Amino acid sequence: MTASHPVRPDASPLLRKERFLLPDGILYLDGNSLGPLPRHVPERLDGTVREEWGQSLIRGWNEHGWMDMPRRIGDRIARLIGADPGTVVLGDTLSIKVHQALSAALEMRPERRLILSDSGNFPTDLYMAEGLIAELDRGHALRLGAPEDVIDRIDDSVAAVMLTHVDYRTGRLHDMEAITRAAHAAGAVMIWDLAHSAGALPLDLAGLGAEFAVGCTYKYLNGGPGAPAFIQVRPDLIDAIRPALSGWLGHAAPFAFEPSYRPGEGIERMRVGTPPVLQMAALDAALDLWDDVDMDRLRAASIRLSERFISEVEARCPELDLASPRDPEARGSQVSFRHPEGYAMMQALIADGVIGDFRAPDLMRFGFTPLYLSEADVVAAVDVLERITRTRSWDRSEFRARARVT
Ligand SMILES: Cc1ncc(COP(=O)(O)O)c(C=O)c1O
Ligand SMILES: Nc1c(O)cccc1C(=O)C[C@H](N)C(=O)O
Repeated sequence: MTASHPVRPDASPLLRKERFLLPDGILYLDGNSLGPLPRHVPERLDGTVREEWGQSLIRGWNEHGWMDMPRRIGDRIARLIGADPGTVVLGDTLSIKVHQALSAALEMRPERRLILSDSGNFPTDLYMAEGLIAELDRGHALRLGAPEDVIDRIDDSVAAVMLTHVDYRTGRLHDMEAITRAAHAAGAVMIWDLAHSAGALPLDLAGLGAEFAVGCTYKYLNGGPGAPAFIQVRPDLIDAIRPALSGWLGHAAPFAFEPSYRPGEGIERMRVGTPPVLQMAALDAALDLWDDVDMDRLRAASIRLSERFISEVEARCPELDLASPRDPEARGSQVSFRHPEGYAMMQALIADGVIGDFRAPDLMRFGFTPLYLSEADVVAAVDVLERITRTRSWDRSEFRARARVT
């Protein structure tokens, strides 16, 4: 697409749009929710299906290293989140990984009863906490603060602080270092959900010292719908924690088929059951795109894109209000604008080939992903947004009808 407003030439070595299979005529600003398909993934997946599964059958577990995928791919993710090798394992959904981290955290602080989170956290994290509290039935409680003052609510009654680093609605960033320090000073365990951070900005989990981090791989990392989640555990704790979800593949000797559980050595103990080999294969292939990505440069490019987006939208669509922090250092890799008719506007945008998404009650959300979005794309997306808002083409019953789930 061509943009109507001047743009710098896209010389970014990070930009590799040709390596994605993006539909023609689409500007994709929703890679913060579901990353697009890397071009080489279908062929790799086809090989896994036809050659590995088709030909090797059950032998595939040994011949193709299927059983090691959760740990091996975990090491690839570790590099991207600044964690040590051997501290990350893949599997299950992020909701399950939240449960694992939280249950281990509560067991580490048996004398305390409070889980602290914030009211902007993604619902599943809060629901999983509620479910665990009910399951334990030992008088735990979930305390929610406003995102801005969660740090002031940390005290020595808190067992675990559980937060999502980048707010899924506004993109607001928590100060990871300050909050982790405060949690530790109060004797609490720190859990970070990196759903909107992994592949979006540089992280230094090894330096941070938080006990647990969890995240998903279907957003910025392009692992595909339903791609497995990850959990990272601080190295000194890995062999000390007790996995509450004590599945056989987290056992010390799964193929000894012992009648009683013994936790595996190392991060393997955070595995639960059979790895989803096809999803793992898709993710493994997708991660090839990340091998040479410098996360600091990625962050700089993401800020350039999102700053350009904000200044274009504010100049050309004055009826939209910025709902994300204005300071780029206080934002993740997404930007939200507020409008009472944001839902209909987003449907009109999507109908015109610009895909973002909507979060109730009034947020239009856009993700910035420098591997396949250029500054020209961002300006072209605003061209469409400007036309839609100027002509009020969104003001139609088909766009107002709330039929979509994402
Ligand atoms: C912060 C956060 N946690 C968890 C999830 C979802 O977890 P799951 O992969 O289990 O659906 C999402 C998004 O879906 C999210 O944004
Ligand atoms: N995980 C999702 C899904 O299975 C279907 C639709 C959307 C999602 C999402 O990832 C939502 C996302 N976490 C959000 O930030 O809103």
